[in-house]
Amino acid sequence: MQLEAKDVGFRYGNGPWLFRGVNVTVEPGEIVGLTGPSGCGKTSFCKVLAGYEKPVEGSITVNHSLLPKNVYHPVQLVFQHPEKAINPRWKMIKTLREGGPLDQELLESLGIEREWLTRWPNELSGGELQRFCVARALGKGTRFLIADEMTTMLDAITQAQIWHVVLEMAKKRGMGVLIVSHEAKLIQRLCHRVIEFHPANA
Ligand SMILES: Nc1ncnc2c1ncn2[C@@H]1O[C@H](COP(=O)(O)OP(=O)(O)OP(=O)(O)O)[C@@H](O)[C@H]1O
Repeated sequence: MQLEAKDVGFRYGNGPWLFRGVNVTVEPGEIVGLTGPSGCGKTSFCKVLAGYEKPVEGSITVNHSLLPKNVYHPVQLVFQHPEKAINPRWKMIKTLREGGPLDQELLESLGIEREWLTRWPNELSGGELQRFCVARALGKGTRFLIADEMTTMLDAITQAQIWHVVLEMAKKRGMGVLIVSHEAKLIQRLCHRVIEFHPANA
């Protein structure tokens, strides 16, 4: 099962092209880095990959098929800011269940405490919330994880804990991972290969 972006171009409405002709593949179990200057469209590309936005040109396929609608999306995205990715009116357990049945082992490995499940999002720190977003994204149906500056706001120990869990899962399940980060050292340490994202010349 391969994730493939083929000749993908994207712009918001009638605005300028952010990128065109982008070709990226991620194989099962592969860890790929994506870097590029600020504002060149990396986050927008991640949204296209994960189905939040439709490509204006080209296609995104998983296993050579277009991505399904109204089913669990096999490409899951974790953003930099967890508070933008969760419903403030839902208790944490409900947010977590969006990813499927709870996986106690996964919650423990991410350091999520039982007592946090019944809290509201505004009763948790940013780092605690991000652990929930990672846990939700690692539901059983996830085949590819897109990590967009996923651990940028976390301390070094929490970063290491989260990446350990993600990389173990990538190995165990054959989950492909795309890591978007400005941290060259992180990318070098974790990725099998790195793609430089160039601004559109359109
Ligand atoms: N919903 C939107 N509507 C219109 N323009 C947008 C929208 N979201 C982002 N943009 C614009 O698209 C451009 C690319 O933004 P994007 O967040 O994809 O870049 P990025 O490479 O991820 O940046 P950074 O590295 O700073 O996070 C920016 O100029 C931004 O202002």
